[in-house]
Amino acid sequence: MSDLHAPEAPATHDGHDPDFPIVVRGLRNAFGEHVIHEDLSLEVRSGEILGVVGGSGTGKSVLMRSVIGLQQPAAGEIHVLGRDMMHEETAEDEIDIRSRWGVLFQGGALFSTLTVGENVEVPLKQFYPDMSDSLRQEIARFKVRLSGLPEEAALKYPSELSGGMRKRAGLARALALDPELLFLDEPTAGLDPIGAAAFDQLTRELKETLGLTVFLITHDLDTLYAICDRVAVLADKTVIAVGTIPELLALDHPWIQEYFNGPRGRAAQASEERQQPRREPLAQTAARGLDATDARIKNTGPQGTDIRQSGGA
Ligand SMILES: Nc1ncnc2c1ncn2[C@@H]1O[C@H](COP(=O)(O)OP(=O)(O)OP(=O)(O)O)[C@@H](O)[C@H]1O
Repeated sequence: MSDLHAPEAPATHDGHDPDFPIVVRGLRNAFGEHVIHEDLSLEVRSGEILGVVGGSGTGKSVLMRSVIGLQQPAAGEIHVLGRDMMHEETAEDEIDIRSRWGVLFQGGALFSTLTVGENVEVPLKQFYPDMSDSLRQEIARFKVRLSGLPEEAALKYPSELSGGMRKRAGLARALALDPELLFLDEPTAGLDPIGAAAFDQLTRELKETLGLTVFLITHDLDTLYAICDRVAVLADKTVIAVGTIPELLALDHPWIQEYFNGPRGRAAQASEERQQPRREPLAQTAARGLDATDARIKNTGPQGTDIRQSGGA
């Protein structure tokens, strides 16, 4: 195993660079004396699925909440789609930026007293109050189908759906406004392996067909192997490394090694390799992914592969 102690590379891209729709720099979050993040930096590339992993309580959800403005950080910079989230200007700007992302919270967070279709209509009503009822209902039905649910599911209440269907309903609502960014907080938690794999596949397909950039918090190693272009690892209050799984495996960090090279990590890798068409070795897949990404960001800076490992390694 090589020990890639790449120089610490804090986010280097301008918060207005369209190739990096999410740029976080020097983030600090604390609840009283309890410091969650200290000097955390992260960049998300346009069009990628970035998996965010870390032990329980390392602050993955708090990071996501900070990026989407639900958590006020103590310090740092957050740029989303070119907007400075820490110093948002007007209410109009805030509405505009919030309409450009969709969020699937843990558990789906659907309104239990509304049908699935009505749940999907909520953001449409909020952001487009003048839209006609019929158009809104039509869009909602379309998003329900897009999320892999039968159209009649739009008339059901969340309590009438299985866990997997509820996740899809939450996804339909997250897609209501045709977002550019999709935030998913543990989308496969609680699903059986077949349901989880189907949800992964759906995420990948939606990302490709809709051109989404996906920020995906997960504990699910199968998800990481199956659909994530890169993975960011949270530990020691910061992002200690970002890269493809083979790149992370090359890092000599105990948590990373235990996580990816432990029995569950090896099983997930073996499973993914079995399912790869023509049994393409994972390293080759990763290399292709990097080539593609490098091509896209070639002119944006010297840091093509963005593999890094910082303090605590
Ligand atoms: N509103 C809050 N008030 C106080 N502490 C909070 C609040 N929200 C989160 N925390 C604390 O911040 C820490 C990080 O929480 P967070 O939910 O981000 O962890 P996580 O990495 O997503 O964990 P898990 O993988 O278990 O979901 C935890 O110790 C949590 O108790």
